[in-house]
Amino acid sequence: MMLWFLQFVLYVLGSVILYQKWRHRHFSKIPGPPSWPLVGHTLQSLGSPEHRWKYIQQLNTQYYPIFKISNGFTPYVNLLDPHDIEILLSSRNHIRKSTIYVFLQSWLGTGLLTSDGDKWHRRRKMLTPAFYFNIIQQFFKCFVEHSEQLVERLQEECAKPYTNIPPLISQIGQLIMNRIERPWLFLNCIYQFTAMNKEQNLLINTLHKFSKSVIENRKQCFVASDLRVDSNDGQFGSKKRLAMLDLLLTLKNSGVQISDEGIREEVDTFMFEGHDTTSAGISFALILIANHPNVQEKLVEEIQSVMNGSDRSFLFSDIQQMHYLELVVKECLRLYPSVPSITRKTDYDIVTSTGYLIPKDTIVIIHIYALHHNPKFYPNPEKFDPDRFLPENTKGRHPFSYIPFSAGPRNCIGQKFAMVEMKTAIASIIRNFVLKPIDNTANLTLISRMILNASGCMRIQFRKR
Ligand code: HEM
Repeated sequence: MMLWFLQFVLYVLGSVILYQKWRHRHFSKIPGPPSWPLVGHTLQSLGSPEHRWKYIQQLNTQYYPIFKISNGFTPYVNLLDPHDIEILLSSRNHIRKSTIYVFLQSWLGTGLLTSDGDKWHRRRKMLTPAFYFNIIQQFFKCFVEHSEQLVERLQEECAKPYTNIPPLISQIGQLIMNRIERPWLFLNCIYQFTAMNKEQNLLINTLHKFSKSVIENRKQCFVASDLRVDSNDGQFGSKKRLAMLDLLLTLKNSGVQISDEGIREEVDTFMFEGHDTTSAGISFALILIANHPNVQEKLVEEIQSVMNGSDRSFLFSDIQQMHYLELVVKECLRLYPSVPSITRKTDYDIVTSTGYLIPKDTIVIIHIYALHHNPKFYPNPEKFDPDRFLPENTKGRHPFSYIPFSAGPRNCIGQKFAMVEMKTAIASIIRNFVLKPIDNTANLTLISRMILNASGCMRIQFRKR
Protein backbone atom coordinates (compact mmCIF):
# COMPACT_ATOMS: atom_id res chain seq x y z
CA MET A 1 0.00 0.00 0.00
CA MET A 2 2.84 2.32 1.00
CA LEU A 3 4.55 1.64 -2.32
CA TRP A 4 1.44 2.58 -4.29
CA PHE A 5 1.07 5.72 -2.29
CA LEU A 6 4.68 6.65 -3.00
CA GLN A 7 4.16 5.87 -6.71
CA PHE A 8 1.11 8.08 -6.70
CA VAL A 9 2.91 11.00 -5.03
CA LEU A 10 5.81 10.69 -7.48
CA TYR A 11 3.39 10.55 -10.39
CA VAL A 12 1.62 13.72 -9.23
CA LEU A 13 4.87 15.58 -8.60
CA GLY A 14 6.36 14.45 -11.92
CA SER A 15 3.25 15.49 -13.83
CA VAL A 16 3.16 18.91 -12.21
CA ILE A 17 6.87 19.54 -12.90
CA LEU A 18 6.60 18.36 -16.50
CA TYR A 19 3.45 20.37 -17.01
CA GLN A 20 5.02 23.56 -15.61
CA LYS A 21 8.06 23.08 -17.86
CA TRP A 22 5.85 22.46 -20.87
CA ARG A 23 3.66 25.43 -20.07
CA HIS A 24 6.57 27.73 -19.61
CA ARG A 25 8.11 26.64 -22.90
CA HIS A 26 4.91 26.93 -24.97
CA PHE A 27 2.28 29.08 -23.37
CA SER A 28 4.66 31.86 -22.55
CA LYS A 29 4.54 32.49 -26.30
CA ILE A 30 0.81 33.09 -26.18
CA PRO A 31 -0.39 36.59 -25.48
CA GLY A 32 -3.78 36.93 -23.84
CA PRO A 33 -5.53 36.15 -20.59
CA PRO A 34 -3.80 34.35 -17.75
CA SER A 35 -4.36 30.67 -17.24
CA TRP A 36 -7.86 29.85 -16.00
CA PRO A 37 -7.89 27.23 -13.29
CA LEU A 38 -11.16 25.74 -14.44
CA VAL A 39 -10.54 22.51 -12.59
CA GLY A 40 -12.97 19.85 -13.72
CA HIS A 41 -14.97 22.57 -15.40
CA THR A 42 -15.68 20.62 -18.51
CA LEU A 43 -19.00 19.43 -19.74
CA GLN A 44 -19.72 16.86 -17.09
CA SER A 45 -20.71 19.89 -15.04
CA LEU A 46 -23.33 21.33 -17.40
CA GLY A 47 -25.93 21.10 -14.64
CA SER A 48 -28.91 23.37 -14.11
CA PRO A 49 -30.04 26.01 -16.66
CA GLU A 50 -28.44 28.84 -14.59
CA HIS A 51 -25.18 26.98 -14.23
CA ARG A 52 -25.15 26.16 -17.93
CA TRP A 53 -25.79 29.71 -18.93
CA LYS A 54 -22.94 30.98 -16.74
CA TYR A 55 -20.68 28.38 -18.26
CA ILE A 56 -21.66 29.25 -21.83
CA GLN A 57 -21.19 32.94 -21.13
CA GLN A 58 -17.75 32.26 -19.74
CA LEU A 59 -16.86 30.36 -22.85
CA ASN A 60 -18.57 32.41 -25.50
CA THR A 61 -19.26 35.96 -24.46
CA GLN A 62 -16.23 36.85 -22.37
CA TYR A 63 -14.52 36.13 -25.58
CA TYR A 64 -10.93 35.00 -25.72
CA PRO A 65 -9.82 33.05 -28.73
CA ILE A 66 -8.57 30.22 -26.58
CA PHE A 67 -8.77 29.42 -22.91
CA LYS A 68 -5.97 27.63 -21.25
CA ILE A 69 -7.17 25.05 -18.80
CA SER A 70 -5.16 22.80 -16.64
CA ASN A 71 -6.42 20.03 -14.45
CA GLY A 72 -2.99 19.85 -12.92
CA PHE A 73 -1.82 17.00 -15.14
CA THR A 74 -2.45 17.65 -18.80
CA PRO A 75 -2.34 20.91 -20.72
CA TYR A 76 -5.58 21.68 -22.51
CA VAL A 77 -6.91 24.50 -24.60
CA ASN A 78 -10.51 25.20 -25.51
CA LEU A 79 -11.14 26.13 -29.09
CA LEU A 80 -14.16 28.35 -29.49
CA ASP A 81 -14.06 30.00 -32.86
CA PRO A 82 -15.58 28.10 -35.85
CA HIS A 83 -12.73 29.31 -38.08
CA ASP A 84 -10.18 27.75 -35.73
CA ILE A 85 -12.29 24.62 -35.30
CA GLU A 86 -12.32 24.31 -39.08
CA ILE A 87 -8.51 24.60 -39.23
CA LEU A 88 -8.19 21.77 -36.72
CA LEU A 89 -10.94 19.39 -37.82
CA SER A 90 -10.69 19.64 -41.58
CA SER A 91 -7.00 18.79 -41.61
CA ARG A 92 -6.01 15.22 -42.44
CA ASN A 93 -3.71 15.46 -39.41
CA HIS A 94 -4.58 15.98 -35.72
CA ILE A 95 -6.70 12.81 -35.57
CA ARG A 96 -5.36 11.79 -32.15
CA LYS A 97 -7.71 12.34 -29.22
CA SER A 98 -7.30 13.15 -25.56
CA THR A 99 -5.83 10.47 -23.31
CA ILE A 100 -9.19 9.97 -21.56
CA TYR A 101 -10.18 7.71 -24.47
CA VAL A 102 -7.75 5.19 -22.96
CA PHE A 103 -10.43 4.52 -20.34
CA LEU A 104 -12.79 3.28 -23.03
CA GLN A 105 -10.25 0.79 -24.31
CA SER A 106 -10.94 -1.99 -21.79
CA TRP A 107 -14.40 -2.12 -23.40
CA LEU A 108 -13.95 -0.95 -27.00
CA GLY A 109 -10.33 -1.98 -27.52
CA THR A 110 -8.82 0.25 -30.18
CA GLY A 111 -11.79 0.32 -32.53
CA LEU A 112 -12.66 3.16 -34.87
CA LEU A 113 -13.56 5.61 -32.10
CA THR A 114 -10.53 5.04 -29.90
CA SER A 115 -7.72 4.18 -32.36
CA ASP A 116 -5.41 6.55 -34.20
CA GLY A 117 -2.53 6.46 -36.66
CA ASP A 118 -2.40 3.76 -39.35
CA LYS A 119 -4.89 1.53 -37.57
CA TRP A 120 -7.55 4.26 -37.63
CA HIS A 121 -6.87 5.06 -41.31
CA ARG A 122 -7.14 1.37 -42.30
CA ARG A 123 -10.32 0.76 -40.28
CA ARG A 124 -11.99 3.96 -41.50
CA LYS A 125 -11.31 2.99 -45.12
CA MET A 126 -12.57 -0.54 -44.45
CA LEU A 127 -15.80 0.56 -42.76
CA THR A 128 -16.79 3.57 -44.86
CA PRO A 129 -18.61 1.49 -47.56
CA ALA A 130 -20.93 0.08 -44.86
CA PHE A 131 -22.39 3.58 -44.41
CA TYR A 132 -23.05 4.47 -48.04
CA PHE A 133 -26.54 5.67 -48.70
CA ASN A 134 -27.77 2.49 -50.41
CA ILE A 135 -26.81 0.42 -47.35
CA ILE A 136 -28.81 2.76 -45.15
CA GLN A 137 -31.70 2.32 -47.57
CA GLN A 138 -31.44 -1.45 -47.04
CA PHE A 139 -31.71 -0.88 -43.29
CA PHE A 140 -34.81 1.23 -43.69
CA LYS A 141 -37.21 -1.72 -43.38
CA CYS A 142 -35.56 -2.50 -40.07
CA PHE A 143 -35.98 1.11 -38.84
CA VAL A 144 -39.70 1.00 -39.76
CA GLU A 145 -40.27 -2.39 -38.11
CA HIS A 146 -38.63 -1.26 -34.88
CA SER A 147 -40.39 2.11 -34.90
CA GLU A 148 -43.72 0.29 -35.27
CA GLN A 149 -42.82 -1.99 -32.37
CA LEU A 150 -42.02 1.13 -30.34
CA VAL A 151 -45.41 2.62 -31.22
CA GLU A 152 -47.04 -0.66 -30.16
CA ARG A 153 -45.17 -0.52 -26.85
CA LEU A 154 -46.10 3.14 -26.32
CA GLN A 155 -49.84 2.35 -26.62
CA GLU A 156 -49.61 1.10 -23.01
CA GLU A 157 -48.33 4.51 -21.93
CA CYS A 158 -51.56 6.25 -23.04
CA ALA A 159 -53.37 5.03 -19.94
CA LYS A 160 -50.73 6.52 -17.64
CA PRO A 161 -50.71 10.11 -16.37
CA TYR A 162 -47.19 10.55 -17.75
CA THR A 163 -44.14 8.70 -19.01
CA ASN A 164 -40.60 9.42 -17.96
CA ILE A 165 -38.48 9.15 -21.08
CA PRO A 166 -34.93 9.38 -19.76
CA PRO A 167 -32.57 8.10 -22.38
CA LEU A 168 -30.95 4.82 -21.46
CA ILE A 169 -27.80 6.05 -19.82
CA SER A 170 -25.04 3.67 -20.49
CA GLN A 171 -23.89 2.48 -17.08
CA ILE A 172 -20.44 1.95 -18.41
CA GLY A 173 -20.27 5.52 -19.72
CA GLN A 174 -21.23 6.65 -16.24
CA LEU A 175 -18.44 4.62 -14.64
CA ILE A 176 -15.90 6.00 -17.08
CA MET A 177 -16.99 9.58 -16.39
CA ASN A 178 -16.79 8.89 -12.63
CA ARG A 179 -13.19 7.86 -13.15
CA ILE A 180 -12.38 10.88 -15.32
CA GLU A 181 -13.69 13.17 -12.58
CA ARG A 182 -11.25 11.61 -10.08
CA PRO A 183 -7.68 12.09 -11.34
CA TRP A 184 -6.24 9.86 -8.59
CA LEU A 185 -8.07 6.95 -10.23
CA PHE A 186 -6.20 7.50 -13.50
CA LEU A 187 -3.52 5.22 -12.12
CA ASN A 188 -4.33 1.58 -12.81
CA CYS A 189 -2.41 0.51 -9.70
CA ILE A 190 -5.04 2.35 -7.61
CA TYR A 191 -8.09 1.88 -9.81
CA GLN A 192 -7.76 -1.90 -10.00
CA PHE A 193 -8.62 -2.19 -6.28
CA THR A 194 -11.76 -0.07 -6.39
CA ALA A 195 -15.38 -1.22 -6.39
CA MET A 196 -15.84 0.82 -9.58
CA ASN A 197 -13.29 -1.34 -11.37
CA LYS A 198 -15.05 -4.49 -10.19
CA GLU A 199 -18.38 -3.19 -11.47
CA GLN A 200 -16.80 -2.07 -14.74
CA ASN A 201 -15.24 -5.51 -15.33
CA LEU A 202 -18.60 -7.19 -14.75
CA LEU A 203 -20.33 -4.86 -17.21
CA ILE A 204 -17.59 -5.23 -19.80
CA ASN A 205 -17.76 -9.03 -19.52
CA THR A 206 -21.51 -8.94 -20.14
CA LEU A 207 -21.12 -6.56 -23.08
CA HIS A 208 -18.29 -8.59 -24.62
CA LYS A 209 -20.29 -11.80 -24.21
CA PHE A 210 -23.18 -10.16 -26.04
CA SER A 211 -21.10 -8.80 -28.92
CA LYS A 212 -19.29 -12.14 -29.29
CA SER A 213 -22.62 -13.97 -29.50
CA VAL A 214 -23.85 -11.51 -32.17
CA ILE A 215 -20.70 -12.17 -34.21
CA GLU A 216 -20.92 -15.96 -33.72
CA ASN A 217 -24.58 -16.03 -34.79
CA ARG A 218 -23.81 -14.00 -37.86
CA LYS A 219 -20.85 -16.21 -38.72
CA GLN A 220 -23.11 -19.28 -38.58
CA CYS A 221 -25.62 -17.94 -41.07
CA PHE A 222 -23.09 -16.01 -43.09
CA VAL A 223 -22.67 -17.65 -46.45
CA ALA A 224 -19.37 -16.59 -47.93
CA SER A 225 -20.50 -14.31 -50.68
CA ASP A 226 -19.05 -14.25 -54.14
CA LEU A 227 -17.51 -10.86 -53.49
CA ARG A 228 -14.00 -10.41 -54.64
CA VAL A 229 -12.03 -8.42 -52.10
CA ASP A 230 -8.66 -7.11 -53.04
CA SER A 231 -6.58 -8.18 -50.09
CA ASN A 232 -4.07 -5.37 -50.61
CA ASP A 233 -6.31 -2.49 -49.84
CA GLY A 234 -9.60 -3.97 -48.77
CA GLN A 235 -11.43 -2.42 -51.72
CA PHE A 236 -14.28 -4.30 -53.29
CA GLY A 237 -14.06 -5.61 -56.81
CA SER A 238 -17.83 -5.99 -56.90
CA LYS A 239 -20.43 -3.25 -56.81
CA LYS A 240 -22.43 -5.08 -54.10
CA ARG A 241 -22.36 -3.34 -50.74
CA LEU A 242 -22.50 -5.10 -47.39
CA ALA A 243 -23.71 -4.11 -43.95
CA MET A 244 -20.98 -3.54 -41.39
CA LEU A 245 -20.61 -6.98 -39.79
CA ASP A 246 -20.96 -8.85 -43.10
CA LEU A 247 -18.39 -6.51 -44.60
CA LEU A 248 -15.91 -7.23 -41.80
CA LEU A 249 -16.50 -11.00 -42.00
CA THR A 250 -16.03 -10.93 -45.78
CA LEU A 251 -12.81 -8.97 -45.40
CA LYS A 252 -11.53 -11.40 -42.80
CA ASN A 253 -12.39 -14.40 -45.00
CA SER A 254 -10.51 -12.76 -47.85
CA GLY A 255 -7.37 -12.44 -45.79
CA VAL A 256 -7.57 -8.66 -45.29
CA GLN A 257 -5.97 -7.79 -41.98
CA ILE A 258 -8.67 -7.93 -39.35
CA SER A 259 -8.78 -10.49 -36.56
CA ASP A 260 -11.77 -11.80 -34.59
CA GLU A 261 -10.73 -9.41 -31.83
CA GLY A 262 -10.71 -6.52 -34.35
CA ILE A 263 -14.25 -7.40 -35.43
CA ARG A 264 -15.34 -7.52 -31.79
CA GLU A 265 -13.81 -4.08 -31.18
CA GLU A 266 -15.81 -2.60 -34.04
CA VAL A 267 -19.08 -4.29 -33.06
CA ASP A 268 -18.69 -2.88 -29.53
CA THR A 269 -17.71 0.55 -30.88
CA PHE A 270 -20.76 0.76 -33.12
CA MET A 271 -23.08 -0.53 -30.40
CA PHE A 272 -21.84 2.27 -28.14
CA GLU A 273 -21.67 5.10 -30.69
CA GLY A 274 -24.79 4.04 -32.52
CA HIS A 275 -27.07 3.42 -29.56
CA ASP A 276 -26.85 5.97 -26.77
CA THR A 277 -26.37 8.87 -29.20
CA THR A 278 -29.58 8.32 -31.13
CA SER A 279 -31.61 7.32 -28.06
CA ALA A 280 -30.59 10.57 -26.31
CA GLY A 281 -31.34 12.52 -29.52
CA ILE A 282 -34.83 11.00 -29.87
CA SER A 283 -35.66 11.57 -26.19
CA PHE A 284 -34.67 15.26 -26.31
CA ALA A 285 -36.60 15.65 -29.58
CA LEU A 286 -39.77 14.20 -28.01
CA ILE A 287 -39.71 16.49 -24.99
CA LEU A 288 -38.99 19.53 -27.19
CA ILE A 289 -41.85 18.66 -29.56
CA ALA A 290 -44.19 18.09 -26.60
CA ASN A 291 -43.27 21.56 -25.30
CA HIS A 292 -43.89 23.23 -28.69
CA PRO A 293 -47.43 22.41 -29.91
CA ASN A 294 -47.05 24.66 -32.98
CA VAL A 295 -44.02 22.61 -34.13
CA GLN A 296 -45.94 19.38 -33.38
CA GLU A 297 -48.86 20.60 -35.49
CA LYS A 298 -46.60 21.42 -38.44
CA LEU A 299 -45.01 17.97 -38.20
CA VAL A 300 -48.43 16.29 -38.24
CA GLU A 301 -49.44 18.34 -41.31
CA GLU A 302 -46.22 17.39 -43.08
CA ILE A 303 -46.67 13.67 -42.33
CA GLN A 304 -50.30 13.78 -43.53
CA SER A 305 -49.36 15.62 -46.70
CA VAL A 306 -46.46 13.25 -47.54
CA MET A 307 -48.59 10.16 -46.80
CA ASN A 308 -51.56 11.60 -48.68
CA GLY A 309 -54.01 10.33 -46.06
CA SER A 310 -52.75 6.74 -46.28
CA ASP A 311 -51.96 4.73 -43.14
CA ARG A 312 -49.45 2.42 -44.84
CA SER A 313 -45.96 2.00 -43.37
CA PHE A 314 -43.39 4.65 -44.22
CA LEU A 315 -41.18 4.20 -47.25
CA PHE A 316 -37.65 5.56 -47.44
CA SER A 317 -38.83 8.17 -49.96
CA ASP A 318 -41.51 9.38 -47.51
CA ILE A 319 -38.94 10.10 -44.83
CA GLN A 320 -36.72 11.83 -47.40
CA GLN A 321 -39.60 14.16 -48.26
CA MET A 322 -40.13 15.23 -44.63
CA HIS A 323 -38.11 18.42 -44.81
CA TYR A 324 -39.62 20.15 -41.79
CA LEU A 325 -38.88 17.06 -39.67
CA GLU A 326 -35.26 17.34 -40.81
CA LEU A 327 -35.16 20.96 -39.56
CA VAL A 328 -36.65 19.85 -36.23
CA VAL A 329 -34.05 17.10 -35.74
CA LYS A 330 -31.23 19.51 -36.64
CA GLU A 331 -32.48 22.08 -34.13
CA CYS A 332 -32.81 19.36 -31.44
CA LEU A 333 -29.19 18.34 -32.01
CA ARG A 334 -28.16 22.00 -31.84
CA LEU A 335 -29.83 22.48 -28.45
CA TYR A 336 -28.90 19.06 -27.10
CA PRO A 337 -25.95 17.61 -29.05
CA SER A 338 -25.70 13.93 -28.05
CA VAL A 339 -21.90 14.25 -28.03
CA PRO A 340 -21.42 17.56 -26.18
CA SER A 341 -17.65 17.84 -26.58
CA ILE A 342 -14.83 16.25 -28.53
CA THR A 343 -11.07 16.44 -28.28
CA ARG A 344 -8.08 16.39 -30.57
CA LYS A 345 -4.33 16.31 -29.95
CA THR A 346 -2.36 18.57 -32.26
CA ASP A 347 0.26 16.94 -34.51
CA TYR A 348 2.08 20.22 -35.10
CA ASP A 349 1.88 23.88 -34.04
CA ILE A 350 -1.30 25.59 -35.22
CA VAL A 351 -1.73 29.33 -35.50
CA THR A 352 -5.39 30.24 -35.04
CA SER A 353 -7.15 32.71 -37.31
CA THR A 354 -6.73 35.29 -34.56
CA GLY A 355 -2.98 34.76 -34.42
CA TYR A 356 -2.65 32.58 -31.30
CA LEU A 357 -0.31 29.65 -31.23
CA ILE A 358 -1.44 26.19 -30.18
CA PRO A 359 1.72 24.15 -29.76
CA LYS A 360 2.22 20.59 -30.99
CA ASP A 361 0.84 17.87 -28.66
CA THR A 362 -1.73 20.12 -27.01
CA ILE A 363 -5.10 18.59 -26.20
CA VAL A 364 -7.76 20.77 -27.75
CA ILE A 365 -11.32 20.58 -26.44
CA ILE A 366 -14.11 21.54 -28.79
CA HIS A 367 -17.24 22.25 -26.76
CA ILE A 368 -19.97 21.47 -29.25
CA TYR A 369 -22.63 22.35 -26.66
CA ALA A 370 -21.17 25.81 -26.00
CA LEU A 371 -20.57 26.43 -29.71
CA HIS A 372 -24.21 25.59 -30.49
CA HIS A 373 -25.36 28.07 -27.83
CA ASN A 374 -23.20 30.97 -28.89
CA PRO A 375 -25.58 33.94 -29.32
CA LYS A 376 -23.30 35.29 -32.04
CA PHE A 377 -24.41 32.46 -34.34
CA TYR A 378 -27.75 31.59 -32.73
CA PRO A 379 -29.54 34.66 -31.36
CA ASN A 380 -31.68 33.78 -28.36
CA PRO A 381 -29.84 30.44 -28.25
CA GLU A 382 -32.14 28.64 -25.77
CA LYS A 383 -35.14 29.15 -28.06
CA PHE A 384 -36.25 26.06 -29.96
CA ASP A 385 -36.64 27.32 -33.51
CA PRO A 386 -36.31 24.77 -36.34
CA ASP A 387 -36.51 27.61 -38.90
CA ARG A 388 -32.93 28.50 -38.01
CA PHE A 389 -31.99 25.73 -40.42
CA LEU A 390 -34.02 26.98 -43.40
CA PRO A 391 -31.59 27.58 -46.29
CA GLU A 392 -32.23 31.34 -46.21
CA ASN A 393 -31.39 31.45 -42.48
CA THR A 394 -28.20 29.40 -42.67
CA LYS A 395 -26.74 31.68 -45.35
CA GLY A 396 -23.68 33.41 -43.95
CA ARG A 397 -23.50 31.23 -40.83
CA HIS A 398 -20.12 29.57 -40.53
CA PRO A 399 -20.50 25.83 -41.38
CA PHE A 400 -18.35 24.91 -38.38
CA SER A 401 -20.72 26.70 -36.00
CA TYR A 402 -22.95 23.58 -36.23
CA ILE A 403 -21.10 20.29 -35.73
CA PRO A 404 -23.27 17.74 -33.86
CA PHE A 405 -21.53 14.99 -35.84
CA SER A 406 -18.08 16.63 -35.64
CA ALA A 407 -16.60 17.40 -39.06
CA GLY A 408 -13.68 16.64 -41.34
CA PRO A 409 -12.03 13.26 -41.96
CA ARG A 410 -12.74 12.01 -38.43
CA ASN A 411 -16.40 12.98 -38.35
CA CYS A 412 -19.23 10.65 -37.34
CA ILE A 413 -19.26 7.75 -39.79
CA GLY A 414 -22.89 6.99 -38.87
CA GLN A 415 -24.43 10.44 -39.31
CA LYS A 416 -26.70 9.65 -42.28
CA PHE A 417 -27.74 6.41 -40.57
CA ALA A 418 -28.52 8.38 -37.40
CA MET A 419 -30.58 11.03 -39.21
CA VAL A 420 -32.75 8.44 -41.01
CA GLU A 421 -33.16 6.39 -37.80
CA MET A 422 -34.15 9.43 -35.73
CA LYS A 423 -36.52 10.82 -38.37
CA THR A 424 -38.26 7.44 -38.78
CA ALA A 425 -38.74 6.94 -35.04
CA ILE A 426 -39.98 10.50 -34.42
CA ALA A 427 -42.34 10.50 -37.43
CA SER A 428 -43.81 7.14 -36.31
CA ILE A 429 -44.46 8.48 -32.80
CA ILE A 430 -45.93 11.83 -33.91
CA ARG A 431 -48.16 10.06 -36.43
CA ASN A 432 -49.71 7.95 -33.67
CA PHE A 433 -49.62 10.06 -30.51
CA VAL A 434 -50.29 13.56 -29.28
CA LEU A 435 -47.39 14.53 -27.03
CA LYS A 436 -48.17 16.76 -24.06
CA PRO A 437 -45.53 18.24 -21.78
CA ILE A 438 -45.27 17.56 -18.05
CA ASP A 439 -41.70 18.83 -17.57
CA ASN A 440 -40.55 22.03 -19.20
CA THR A 441 -37.36 21.83 -21.26
CA ALA A 442 -36.30 25.18 -19.82
CA ASN A 443 -35.84 23.51 -16.41
CA LEU A 444 -33.90 20.45 -17.49
CA THR A 445 -30.71 19.68 -15.62
CA LEU A 446 -28.17 18.28 -18.02
CA ILE A 447 -25.43 15.84 -17.37
CA SER A 448 -22.76 14.52 -19.66
CA ARG A 449 -21.85 10.86 -19.24
CA MET A 450 -19.86 10.79 -22.49
CA ILE A 451 -23.31 11.30 -24.05
CA LEU A 452 -25.52 14.26 -23.09
CA ASN A 453 -28.48 13.37 -20.90
CA ALA A 454 -30.96 14.94 -18.52
CA SER A 455 -30.14 14.01 -14.95
CA GLY A 456 -33.69 14.16 -13.59
CA CYS A 457 -37.17 13.67 -14.98
CA MET A 458 -38.12 14.13 -18.62
CA ARG A 459 -41.83 13.49 -18.42
CA ILE A 460 -44.35 13.74 -21.20
CA GLN A 461 -47.89 12.43 -21.76
CA PHE A 462 -48.64 10.13 -24.67
CA ARG A 463 -52.23 10.28 -25.91
CA LYS A 464 -53.61 8.36 -28.90
CA ARG A 465 -53.96 10.68 -31.91
C1 HEM B 1 -27.52 11.53 -32.98
C2 HEM B 1 -26.66 10.59 -33.28
C3 HEM B 1 -25.17 10.74 -33.33
C4 HEM B 1 -24.37 11.79 -32.98
C5 HEM B 1 -24.80 13.16 -32.47
C6 HEM B 1 -23.01 11.39 -33.21
C7 HEM B 1 -21.91 12.20 -33.03
C8 HEM B 1 -20.61 11.80 -33.22
C9 HEM B 1 -19.45 12.64 -32.99
C10 HEM B 1 -19.49 14.09 -32.51
C11 HEM B 1 -18.35 11.90 -33.28
C12 HEM B 1 -16.89 12.34 -33.14
C13 HEM B 1 -16.36 11.80 -31.84
C14 HEM B 1 -14.95 12.23 -31.54
O1 HEM B 1 -14.32 12.92 -32.33
O2 HEM B 1 -14.47 11.85 -30.47
C15 HEM B 1 -18.80 10.60 -33.69
C16 HEM B 1 -17.95 9.57 -34.06
C17 HEM B 1 -18.40 8.32 -34.41
N1 HEM B 1 -19.71 7.92 -34.57
FE1 HEM B 1 -21.35 9.03 -34.24
N2 HEM B 1 -23.01 10.10 -33.66
C18 HEM B 1 -24.30 9.67 -33.77
C19 HEM B 1 -24.73 8.44 -34.22
C20 HEM B 1 -23.91 7.43 -34.66
C21 HEM B 1 -24.37 6.17 -35.22
C22 HEM B 1 -25.84 5.81 -35.43
C23 HEM B 1 -23.26 5.43 -35.46
C24 HEM B 1 -23.15 4.06 -36.04
C25 HEM B 1 -24.11 3.37 -36.58
C26 HEM B 1 -22.09 6.22 -35.09
C27 HEM B 1 -20.80 5.80 -35.17
C28 HEM B 1 -19.70 6.59 -34.90
C29 HEM B 1 -18.33 6.11 -34.96
C30 HEM B 1 -17.88 4.70 -35.26
C31 HEM B 1 -17.51 7.20 -34.67
C32 HEM B 1 -15.99 7.24 -34.66
C33 HEM B 1 -15.57 7.70 -36.04
C34 HEM B 1 -14.06 7.84 -36.19
O3 HEM B 1 -13.38 8.17 -35.22
O4 HEM B 1 -13.60 7.65 -37.32
N3 HEM B 1 -22.54 7.43 -34.62
N4 HEM B 1 -20.17 10.55 -33.64
